[in-house]
Amino acid sequence: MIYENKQETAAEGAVYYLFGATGDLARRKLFPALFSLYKEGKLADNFAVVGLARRPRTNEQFRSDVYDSITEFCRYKADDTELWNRFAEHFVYMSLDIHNVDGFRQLNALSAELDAKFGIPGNRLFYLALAPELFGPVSFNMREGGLLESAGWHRLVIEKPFGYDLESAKKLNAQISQVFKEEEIFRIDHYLGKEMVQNIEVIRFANAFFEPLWNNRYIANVQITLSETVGVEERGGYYDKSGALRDMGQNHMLQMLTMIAMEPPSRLHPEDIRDEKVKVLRSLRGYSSSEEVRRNVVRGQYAEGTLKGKPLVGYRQEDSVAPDSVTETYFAAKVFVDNLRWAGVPFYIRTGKRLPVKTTEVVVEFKNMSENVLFARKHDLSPNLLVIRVNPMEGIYIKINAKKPGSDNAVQPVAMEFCQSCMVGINTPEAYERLIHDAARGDSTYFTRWDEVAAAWAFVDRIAEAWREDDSDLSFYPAGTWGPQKADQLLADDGFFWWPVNGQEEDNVIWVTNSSK
Ligand SMILES: NC(=O)C1=CN([C@@H]2O[C@H](COP(=O)(O)OP(=O)(O)OC[C@H]3O[C@@H](n4cnc5c(N)ncnc54)[C@H](OP(=O)(O)O)[C@@H]3O)[C@@H](O)[C@H]2O)C=CC1
Ligand SMILES: O=C1O[C@H](COP(=O)(O)O)[C@@H](O)[C@H](O)[C@H]1O
Repeated sequence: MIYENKQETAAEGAVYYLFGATGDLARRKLFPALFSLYKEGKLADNFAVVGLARRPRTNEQFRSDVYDSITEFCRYKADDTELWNRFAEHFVYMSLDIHNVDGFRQLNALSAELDAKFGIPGNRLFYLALAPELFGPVSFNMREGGLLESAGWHRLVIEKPFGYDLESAKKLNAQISQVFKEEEIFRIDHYLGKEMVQNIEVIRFANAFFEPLWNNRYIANVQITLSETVGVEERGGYYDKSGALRDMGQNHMLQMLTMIAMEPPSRLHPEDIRDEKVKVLRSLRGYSSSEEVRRNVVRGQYAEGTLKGKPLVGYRQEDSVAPDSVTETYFAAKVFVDNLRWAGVPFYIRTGKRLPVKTTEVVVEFKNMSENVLFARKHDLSPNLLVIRVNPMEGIYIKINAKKPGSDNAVQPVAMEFCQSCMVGINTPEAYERLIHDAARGDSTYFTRWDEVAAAWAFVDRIAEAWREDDSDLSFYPAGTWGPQKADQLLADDGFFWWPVNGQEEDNVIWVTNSSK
């Protein structure tokens, strides 16, 4: 959704402080995003990037790291030497331990030099690609070091996870709120930067086809799948304490659910949109007992298996994972949004690592027309579907029923497809490009506000609490399969099934069925 009256303009000149500049996120996502923005003219020429981490680096070494990252991960290549040199000139590195306040004073002095050199009006964007326990200390030291005294605006961009539960998130928020105002805090959920997630609002609110049907009268269920083929890889230290529920559920999955379920905002303004999203999060029906959690939420952990012929170890055999870990690498849940629009409509959400395909999809399954005397009783009608493909394929398709050519009146399901990522000339911006650009323009639409984060934790905490009491419901699924069978049962109990997602084996695709209620 485009913020009302907002132009796709270049961001105002600013110093970008990249804390964690030697880390994985900076290398894989942030440097490439900055280069793409620069190449597309979305960064004004008066900017500077200061890379910050403890490791020593010269400016030259740092620029060389940035170059390597762009070569490996950016959708544009840095093969135009003149452009690259102009871009690289804006990058400097300073070795800094975030606990050392004197280092921040030196950083402040460096910032004044950069302002003068590049004509930057004192604007400061602090990007914390750091472990969350450092967010509080780094914010205090920015203030102590004088970095917030410059003439322009000051914005803090922070990465997920925002806390471990509601209590820790509140503490974290209290710390950063002593230094920054809510409107200066940009909490990243990179799924909100994905083109097709942003497209959900347009598809819903700009089409006469959908909005009138977008309620419990016509929709049977909604399915949200975020499946990954990757395992935990080298992130075991973090992931083993987090698990799928906190890593993907509390943030990306619930954020996508809010985009599907929210009421139309009164204006396309960040606060109006976020007001509607938080209402959805507050309407999530909390599970009232541990028993109810077990009935509605399935968790699993991948065991040894094979994916595309490649043998894979189980989660417990991964480096930096406890050999008796009960951390879930998969979860599926049945969720209800208790409001007038959605009463009685189940939202099934699932995510997992080491599943057969990498895909993010939303399937909206419409109710069958029970009063349809012409076709429903004579033919095995398939429900209409609207499928929003988020990644890696981007697009939408609609499944409708049509006459089978050559038959008397036989009905068959057919798909109408719009594949955005197949269109020649479309080079979709990466989520991080969009989000850095938005933060630099002060647009917080696609960042999570504190009340959203808190409401999401409140919902997730109930599940985590039940899981802590007893882990006997943890199932093990072979790597390369679709997770625990109990997740299928979750839908089967309601007369539904998971619709095959993009890339799933053709053999499994069930097109003509009437197993839905
Ligand atoms: N990697 C990813 O794909 C994603 C990461 N995130 C989040 O982003 C954040 C960063 O993740 P990631 O890049 O993977 O982590 P890494 O462990 O790869 O990087 C951490 C960075 O922090 C720096 N650092 C650590 N301690 C200090 C300190 N005391 N003072 C200054 N710098 C310090 C390290 O540099 P040095 O050792 O040189 O000091 C390093 O640059 C985390 O919150 C993570 O959850 C979120 C989504 C995806
Ligand atoms: O935030 C995270 O997201 C990635 C998946 O992101 P995607 O854009 O590749 O779909 C996930 O692998 C990671 O565990 C999680 O921290």
